Amino acid sequence: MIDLEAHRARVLAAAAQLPPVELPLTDALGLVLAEPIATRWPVPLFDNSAMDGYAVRGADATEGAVLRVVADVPAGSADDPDLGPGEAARIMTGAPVPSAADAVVPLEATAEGTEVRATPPAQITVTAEPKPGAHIRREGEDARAGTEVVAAGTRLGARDLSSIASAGHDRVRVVPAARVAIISTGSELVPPGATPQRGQIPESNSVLLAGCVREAGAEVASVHIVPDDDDALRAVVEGLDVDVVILSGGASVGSFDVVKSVLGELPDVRFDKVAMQPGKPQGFGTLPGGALAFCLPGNPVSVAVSFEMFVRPALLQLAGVAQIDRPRVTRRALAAWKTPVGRAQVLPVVLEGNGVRPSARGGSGSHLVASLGRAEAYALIPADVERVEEGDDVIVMELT
Ligand SMILES: Nc1nc2c(c(=O)[nH]1)N[C@H]1C(S)=C(S)[C@@H](COP(=O)(O)OP(=O)(O)OC[C@H]3O[C@@H](n4cnc5c(N)ncnc54)[C@H](O)[C@@H]3O)O[C@H]1N2
Ligand code: MOO
Repeated sequence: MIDLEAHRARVLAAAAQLPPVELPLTDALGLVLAEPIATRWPVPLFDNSAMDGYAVRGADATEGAVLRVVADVPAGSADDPDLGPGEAARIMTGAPVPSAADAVVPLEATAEGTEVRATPPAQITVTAEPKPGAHIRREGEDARAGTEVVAAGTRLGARDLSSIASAGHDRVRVVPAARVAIISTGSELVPPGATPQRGQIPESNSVLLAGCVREAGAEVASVHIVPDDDDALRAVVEGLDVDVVILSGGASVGSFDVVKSVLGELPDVRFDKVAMQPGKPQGFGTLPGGALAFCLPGNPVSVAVSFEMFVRPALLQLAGVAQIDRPRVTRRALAAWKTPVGRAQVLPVVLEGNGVRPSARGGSGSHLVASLGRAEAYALIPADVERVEEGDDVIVMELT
């Protein structure tokens, strides 16, 4: 038996970040930026109006002043009309402020008000004097030209993409998402909607894994359901062109454990007993083409837990994400439960206030798939603990 941390360390040592690629900005959501982005120009690009109103020379725009409207500057206009004493230009939000103006009087601060007009009035009466610079958004006040707006290593969210677009870039260098193949093995498996005959069960691991892979930001390249037949599995594995393969089932010591028999032949794949529950039988290694192969035990809760402890951190590391672990917090156990001696337990739990309780009534069985959907977190119980008592503090990894 090896311990959970040793297996995890072996996995992470093999999961090197994928080489960066250049992608259109619109395809980069959720990916990690490989090089910093600097703005090509100041943001805002030019002094512009924050309000629909009138650009004025502040000295003229005292309360009650009547100003002649000599120009009209909508957003997108390249005009820079000259303003003489007593003159104003109608201006819309986002339009460049004329060089001669030093304040904007909003429509609401004129006697003419907010009535919609196709053309500006000939003159306006100012009802509230603007402060110097009022309602002018200054060139470069958010970022000067050349300033870094998004740092390398950032996992790009929608707001980052908008900063990059405004900085004048439509392509970015990012670490691509890992492409993942999912293989479920087992002659007992039938499609989820089919009515199982005696001995058969609905296939759920590929559904679970595809969801977990996508939730981790990686790409599901293909899904294969393979019977317990060495040649069939070998043919599927040899036909893959992906970064990661996740297999489930057939990893133990049974007579039909195809994954162990087919991948166990490979020089760089190793099968271990890991001191954890669930998830004891684990295979991991590199396929001849370079893809990482995870051979997870078939029980659905074992698959979920193994994904969380080994596959997810590896997928995040491949994708260049710095923070590969979920936050861990201490919570109170609201019930007692047994834990296996000498194996770290990863128990699906539900959250209740500041406490947790096992999500399955049956406790920690790796086959308790119906209640897996209720789990909101995993309680991580060290190998030397034999029993969790009600009221004990436990370390919890929240899944949301
Ligand atoms: N003699 C021993 N038997 C077992 C040991 C052991 O140490 N000695 N370990 C047990 C543990 S722990 C686990 S975990 C399982 C792992 O077995 P396998 O990886 O070989 O998985 P299977 O036998 O193929 O399946 C186990 C279980 O899960 C169901 N299953 C499999 N695939 C799916 C799927 N895609 N969707 C839904 N359910 C699936 C399968 O029907 C079995 O019930 O071995 C123990 N045995
Ligand atoms: O390790 Mo198995 O996953 O206990 O059920």
